[in-house]
Amino acid sequence: MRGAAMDAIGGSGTTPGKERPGHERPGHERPGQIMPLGELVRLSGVHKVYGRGLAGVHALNDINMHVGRGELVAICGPSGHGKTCLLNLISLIETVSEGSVVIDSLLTSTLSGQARADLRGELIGHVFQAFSLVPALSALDNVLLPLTLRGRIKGTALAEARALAGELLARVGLKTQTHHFPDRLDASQRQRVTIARALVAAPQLVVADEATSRLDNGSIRLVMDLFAAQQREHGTTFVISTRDQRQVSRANRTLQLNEGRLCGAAADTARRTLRAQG
Ligand SMILES: Nc1ncnc2c1ncn2[C@@H]1O[C@H](COP(=O)(O)OP(=O)(O)OP(=O)(O)O)[C@@H](O)[C@H]1O
Repeated sequence: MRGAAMDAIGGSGTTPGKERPGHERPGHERPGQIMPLGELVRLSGVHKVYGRGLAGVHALNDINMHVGRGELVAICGPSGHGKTCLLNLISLIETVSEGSVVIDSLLTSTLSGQARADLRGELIGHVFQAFSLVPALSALDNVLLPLTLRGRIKGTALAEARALAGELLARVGLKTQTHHFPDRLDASQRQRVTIARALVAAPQLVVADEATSRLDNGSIRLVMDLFAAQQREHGTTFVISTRDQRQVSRANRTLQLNEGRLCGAAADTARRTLRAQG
């Protein structure tokens, strides 16, 4: 079960009792890697190639961007142009072919696979395109996974965690479905469970890949209101991919991906900002 549960949340479970990478922070010691105050994510000269040689797919080319703490940045672009790939690099599920990804002042390419997974568990909530719920768990227990995978929680802590999970489900419109199993939920409801699950551990960064693609207007509004409340109340940072103009209109910033490149005014602004920040 633990393996399936870890897969469901992107292998982001942490090892109970093991010191978290945040205590070591090897990136802090690297000259030039300290971020300007207020910046959580920085990608510099990032390329991603799948496969090799002539058969290689150049999914991302020379990506330079940053995301400020508490910002909601929307990544837009046609299907197959690299949005999922970019989000998977930011959430440390995949690694770059070239360039660097710095999260919370850590140069992530210097980290071991386990340290990257630990950092992901500590900092990042991910909403995947595929809903990846554990079939044997209720909606509430699926939402609780990021907390229960960190180790056994009992007593008051468990009661508080269950109350929080129930509140998040209610805020995405699933108050009466908390004890339903995934096979009793429709696509929209399953997608909203994954959104609640990404938020339950109060991550600093939420990466959401087409998180509202199955939702009607009312549910999209609920989710975007919840994201805005998390930004306001917890300073949560969001990087989302979307083709939905209602979501784009609520983003602090929009970046356009075309054929694996950030393009147009959005990319120029990102490059200028990065240059100005040195
Ligand atoms: N694991 C992989 N192996 C080989 N090619 C891949 C892999 N993952 C993605 N690609 C390729 O990388 C490119 C970018 O894919 P990606 O899924 O990031 O696009 P996308 O903009 O998210 O598309 P969609 O909106 O349809 O999800 C595509 O050409 C895709 O076929």
